[in-house]
Amino acid sequence: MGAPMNIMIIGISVGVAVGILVVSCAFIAVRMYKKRSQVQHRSTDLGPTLPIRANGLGASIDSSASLSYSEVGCNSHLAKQGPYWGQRGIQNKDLRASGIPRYLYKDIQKATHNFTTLLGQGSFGPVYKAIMPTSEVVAVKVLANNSRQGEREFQTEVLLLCRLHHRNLVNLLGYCVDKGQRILIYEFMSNGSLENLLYGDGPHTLTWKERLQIAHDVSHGIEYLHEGATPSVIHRDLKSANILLDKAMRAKVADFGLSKEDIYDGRKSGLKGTYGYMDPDYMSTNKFTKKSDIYSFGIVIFELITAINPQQGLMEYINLAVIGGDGKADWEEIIDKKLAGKSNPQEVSLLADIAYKCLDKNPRKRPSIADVTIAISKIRQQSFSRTDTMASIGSDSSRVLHRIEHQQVELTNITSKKEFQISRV
Ligand SMILES: Nc1ncnc2c1ncn2[C@@H]1O[C@H](COP(=O)(O)OP(=O)(O)OP(=O)(O)O)[C@@H](O)[C@H]1O
Repeated sequence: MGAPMNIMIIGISVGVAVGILVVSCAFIAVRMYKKRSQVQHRSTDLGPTLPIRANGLGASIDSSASLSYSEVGCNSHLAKQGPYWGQRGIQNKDLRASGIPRYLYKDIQKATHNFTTLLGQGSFGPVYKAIMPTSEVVAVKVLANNSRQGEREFQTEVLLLCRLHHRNLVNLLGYCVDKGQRILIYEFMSNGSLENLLYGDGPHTLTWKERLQIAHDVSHGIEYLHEGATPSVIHRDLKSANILLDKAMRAKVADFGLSKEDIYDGRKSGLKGTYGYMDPDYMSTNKFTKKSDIYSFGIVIFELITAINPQQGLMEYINLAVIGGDGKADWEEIIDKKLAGKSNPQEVSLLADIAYKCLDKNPRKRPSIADVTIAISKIRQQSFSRTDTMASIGSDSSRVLHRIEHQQVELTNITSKKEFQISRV
């Protein structure tokens, strides 16, 4: 009798304990839920908390500037704030939300020594070097006032760039809409464009390793545009002039997000892009896809290998190398003379094979940018580790030589000591 009674008492106690536990858990959960919804409610009252990118340039930011959502809106939730739009406080929030500082015209004027530091002239207008009050050097692109599509391009670019950030893209640091001018402020790329490095008369000859690194960097930049950004971005004008190099010779893709005039071969065509880089499939169908960018990238890789300008018969040379080879393309035939004897033929051949796949007439047969990146990474890794091995072999052998030299010196010392002792005896 005692034992069943005990079991019953234990059962009841356990039941009560479990009940209390369940009720307490439910109570705590309800309280937490209430608290959380209160916090959420409060934070919506205060407006969304948004990351604010530091200005860093030191020039005055035009905080009173009014940007309507239709002008610059990088966060979709801003659209929901429609009724508040146009109020002064919200405009500041929007500026912060876009993350891009806005500058006054007088700041840019001062930083460019009254626009006297011209770097070059693009189809959108002149580009100047500017030194901001913090001593930071930047590039300032002033959109031409007579540019028919200037306003639209400006809006497109600011809108796009404020959400695109990658180490292999030329990042936008700020902008200016003031005194009837539209200006974009970019990070400064001190080694200029790949086009200039390949075809200009500067003293620097790109080494094979630098070219591999550039192909690798550009591939990463495009991969971010095609597969990292949401929604994805098609560049539409990839070319060596739009690949810029920083002081460490690292490459970044520039001029993405721009809508260009429909000029082809000097004539108006309804096509966007640059002669020599344009996907033939796009030219016949008028349909631009990511694979059209892949085609242009294939051309850029061949420029790196051959230093032949696509506007001066590069494609003919490529075809000759394909026909000339015995079943396999003879890329050595068209390699840049400056690389002769200074590059690994196997690596050149592997890179050219990838580039050639990018030029396939059928866009569906072209690789995706992710595949291109993987393939280039493998060649680069192989090339860089080979150099490391050579360097370590070099340093090992110099260490051995040094040790031999040291031992010889020791031996000479011992011998001369012995000779001295013998002569004394
Ligand atoms: N961020 C930058 N840093 C340094 N130089 C730059 C920068 N952006 C552009 N440049 C230089 O300014 C010049 C004009 O550049 P821009 O991008 O306007 O035109 P482009 O690419 O040469 O031609 P297009 O507009 O027809 O594509 C080029 O010589 C380029 O090297």
